Amino acid sequence: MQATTGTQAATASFKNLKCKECGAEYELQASHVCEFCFGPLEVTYDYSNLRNTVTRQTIQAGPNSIWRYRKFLPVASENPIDVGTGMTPLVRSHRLARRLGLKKLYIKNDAVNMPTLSFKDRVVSVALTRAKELGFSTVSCASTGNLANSTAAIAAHAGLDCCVFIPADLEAGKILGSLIYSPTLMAVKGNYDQVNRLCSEVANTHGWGFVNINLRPYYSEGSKTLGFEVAEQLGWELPDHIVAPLASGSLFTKIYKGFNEFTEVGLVEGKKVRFSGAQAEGCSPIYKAFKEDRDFIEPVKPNTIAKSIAIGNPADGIYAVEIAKKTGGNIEAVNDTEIIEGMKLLAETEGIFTETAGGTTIAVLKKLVEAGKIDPEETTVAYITGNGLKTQEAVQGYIGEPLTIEAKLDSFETALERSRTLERLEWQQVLV
Ligand SMILES: Cc1ncc(COP(=O)(O)O)c(C=O)c1O
Ligand SMILES: N[C@@H](CCOP(=O)(O)O)C(=O)O
Repeated sequence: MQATTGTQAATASFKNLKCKECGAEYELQASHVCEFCFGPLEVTYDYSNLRNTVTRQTIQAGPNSIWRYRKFLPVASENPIDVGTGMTPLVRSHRLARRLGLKKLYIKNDAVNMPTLSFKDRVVSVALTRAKELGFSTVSCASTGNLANSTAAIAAHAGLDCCVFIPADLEAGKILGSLIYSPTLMAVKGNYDQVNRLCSEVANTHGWGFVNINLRPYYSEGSKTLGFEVAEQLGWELPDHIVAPLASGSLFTKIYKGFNEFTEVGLVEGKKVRFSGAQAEGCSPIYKAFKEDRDFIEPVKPNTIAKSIAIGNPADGIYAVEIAKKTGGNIEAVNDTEIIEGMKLLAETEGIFTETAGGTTIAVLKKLVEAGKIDPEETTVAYITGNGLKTQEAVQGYIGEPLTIEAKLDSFETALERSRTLERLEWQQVLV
């Protein structure tokens, strides 16, 4: 069941929905496309109200979750759904930074986000809070895995009915990571873009709240918190350069919006942050538009191990291209082998096990540094958006085997000596 507009608390600062293309304005309803030009709708805010009511101190006195930034988010409720999402570690990297030749590298680690170990917990916490305000009792999504996990988990917590759609060939960890919460899970024989098209039809025939379709303007705002947190964790300063993965491009554009909003209301000093994006070669329509200096995206058919970011027809792709260009950033793509090496590199140097999307980010970071496109002096933040335990298939066969031994000391000593000899031989091969 759905009401058309939500109530708005006196303290809320969000105003209306506005078309990003033609500027037409709409009420705060469940809708994502402009009736006049089919452009995407975005939430607007009263920044003068925010400037007068939000300070660094009021934020710091708030909860240790994304909801410390509630006034910058499109929810009216003073008691939003809070499952501890956000305020993930911003890790100062030393070993990876040294390997890459960077002086000030940070890892924003959403591989440990709550409750389902990806940045999607942010957007879903916002979307489901808004879904309740708008009167929906059933929530849904089209997903490449992580979004389904978050929607199923947070819907369970909030007592909402849930039906999620994924491509049938996803990793086992992503499928199990939804099923455990007992949603209706539709595994569609097709790729994400086909799943998304089906969901748009279902959204028209069922009165459900699809977090990334009719609730998309609210949902996508949750990613701004990845910008807010980095600014706060850097001591209320913006970084010089960020590198983030791109699928639909929404995450990238909302980190940008987050930095701009903090600047607009005076919480940080404004500066130009360079935005660089990472794609898998097997699904790189945004990278291609950037390289070919096009103002349109040519959809592709995905074929990559980085399934979470395998979106062939990205809704916000062209806005991501614009941001990379106007900030002096870049968009790069890496192949599946480089993605696996990126996952291993982050694990071996920083102790962070990321999924394939994070492997893509690290591999692109490395490529950009090697090409001289990231200055070693820049304060750089790499966004790690998901957890490696969900995409174990990607690294199987690339990370060695355990040494199986008898429960006897001499068995241990023999195995240890053999492994050290093997290590020496491998090093000799590297040196030849
Ligand atoms: C782990 C992970 N990282 C990054 C992304 C990319 O986000 P967006 O579609 O907003 O570009 C996704 C999903 O799309 C994801 O699941
Ligand atoms: N990658 C997402 C699916 C697409 O979400 P969107 O925000 O790009 O519409 C997932 O994790 O399922």
